[in-house]
Amino acid sequence: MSCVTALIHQASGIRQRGPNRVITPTEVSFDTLIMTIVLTPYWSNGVQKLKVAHQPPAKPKHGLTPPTLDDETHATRCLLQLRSKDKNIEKYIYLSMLKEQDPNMFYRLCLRYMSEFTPIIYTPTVGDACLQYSHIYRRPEGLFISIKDKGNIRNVIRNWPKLDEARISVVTDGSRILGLGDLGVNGMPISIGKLSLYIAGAGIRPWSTIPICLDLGTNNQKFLDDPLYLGLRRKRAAGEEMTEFMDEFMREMSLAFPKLLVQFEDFSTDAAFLYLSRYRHQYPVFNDDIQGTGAVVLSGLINAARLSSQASGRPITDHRILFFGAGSAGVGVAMQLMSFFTLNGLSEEEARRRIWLVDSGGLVFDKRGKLAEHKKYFSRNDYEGPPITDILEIIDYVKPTALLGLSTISNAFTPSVIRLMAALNPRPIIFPLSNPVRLSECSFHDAVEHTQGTVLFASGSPFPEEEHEGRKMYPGQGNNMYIFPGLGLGSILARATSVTDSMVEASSLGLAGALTEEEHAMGLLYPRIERIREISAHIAKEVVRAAQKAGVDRSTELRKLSDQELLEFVQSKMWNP
Ligand SMILES: O=C([O-])CC(=O)C(=O)O
Ligand SMILES: [Mg+2]
Repeated sequence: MSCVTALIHQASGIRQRGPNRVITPTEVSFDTLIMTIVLTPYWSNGVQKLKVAHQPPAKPKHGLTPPTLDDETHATRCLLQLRSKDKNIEKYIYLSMLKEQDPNMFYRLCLRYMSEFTPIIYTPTVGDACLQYSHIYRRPEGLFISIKDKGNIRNVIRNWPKLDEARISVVTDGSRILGLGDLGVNGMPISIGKLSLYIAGAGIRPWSTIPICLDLGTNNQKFLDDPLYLGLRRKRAAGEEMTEFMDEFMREMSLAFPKLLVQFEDFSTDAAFLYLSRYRHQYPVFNDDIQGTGAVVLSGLINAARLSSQASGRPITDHRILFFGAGSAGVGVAMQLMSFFTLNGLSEEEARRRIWLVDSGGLVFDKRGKLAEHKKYFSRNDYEGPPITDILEIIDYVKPTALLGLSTISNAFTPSVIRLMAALNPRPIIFPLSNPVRLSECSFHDAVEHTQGTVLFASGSPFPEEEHEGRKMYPGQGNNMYIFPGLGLGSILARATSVTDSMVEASSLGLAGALTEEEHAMGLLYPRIERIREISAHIAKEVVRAAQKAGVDRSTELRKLSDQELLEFVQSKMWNP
């Protein structure tokens, strides 16, 4: 049993489903996919509904468009319209409308200007879009299932217009959106944003995606008091009530969409662990915050540790990793990082000893008292002293080579913290991973300045490049957006019955190995995001292979393909705008 599995205790009575019938991964030919779904909102009896057109949009008749409208110039026009807006939220709204009215143009621009678009359609602006969702709402997008639908979820799901096309759904309950807390039904834009990246980054067909927000109520009083709030005005369902709802939801999803992969997103920590362990051997499902973030950080750490060890002369297995933050993302990453050490020859126990957790009570250790279940595995039994809460004292005690922030405490890595890391290490690894930008534990600028440019840096949200003593320095973005598109695509193409730890690890190693010579020379920890399609194809190929090794693939005919053929197959399945 791997460490991830060991930590996530299996829900009792759930058996692993073996490979069963063989089905070609995508049964709809590429040509037929030229047809476009147009989600057209219309009003009837005061209720907004979705209408789906299956035909390609008719070419407008002569005279119905301006005389010299051509695609290329129009792309420039759209880009200029976007750039003319000074507020990011305005840009978000503009792009959301563009996506609805002209999806091809939206995705074409998205791919062409990836590093300009991702901070708008995704982190950090998507965080603002969530905060303001009930105010900026314009049109329905995605599927809403509320706790009031319990007992009737089947019928709600079956209202989704394209039942047979669905391949991937991002599902949130809005209980912990990025680092912003419980946003209730305002969490929908996070599901939408992730799926836009699936489409742009992995070429999943737009009409195969379902953004879902489960409205279980909210404990956000500000929202409950807001007359414009779009969700149920009740406190969040929890415990039994939530689990019954989730069981019904997952069962009905698998019945309605037999080829669908579910990505859980931004559930509060306990729920994230609970439902991942409950369903992961029964349905194809993964948790982006636990496994996706874990995989992306493992990948960045592999590349950072190599550079750090080159500078210090310390063996790779000597790294000491301190986690500041022990929620779902923190512990998820810690579990994934176990394989950093085990792949380098350490035993599970030795690997566990190289990781320290810090939560709101300070250093996590056995003698401190009662601990949340998910923290126990990493709790230290070799520390006997009084609780230590001061981060400088903790660093002084642990002497970490890598400091990872998943705390959502903005600027927790003060100049003194950064300087101490630099004093301990010739090339300190500092990853402030909290999202969005304003919750980051430190900025790239501070990290560069207070380490005299020696830092090996990755953050969850994007930061601008820095110059240090005439040298350009590039921040890594250790965001799960590098992982989930390829992990999802690979799982879908393999028609995996479940997403195994080995598939997640394969996605991580695939990403770590994707750096080009030029990117290595630039000192990058992650490939440039412009290469996302190439990276996703490579990751997907690795994930398919891992699924085959684990025996969870149903597209068994892919086993016969050589690596090159498999890569070409993956690429041939990508939708192009
Ligand atoms: O959405 C992102 O940018 C990364 C992520 O999953 C999170 O912070 O919850
Ligand atoms: Mg997330």
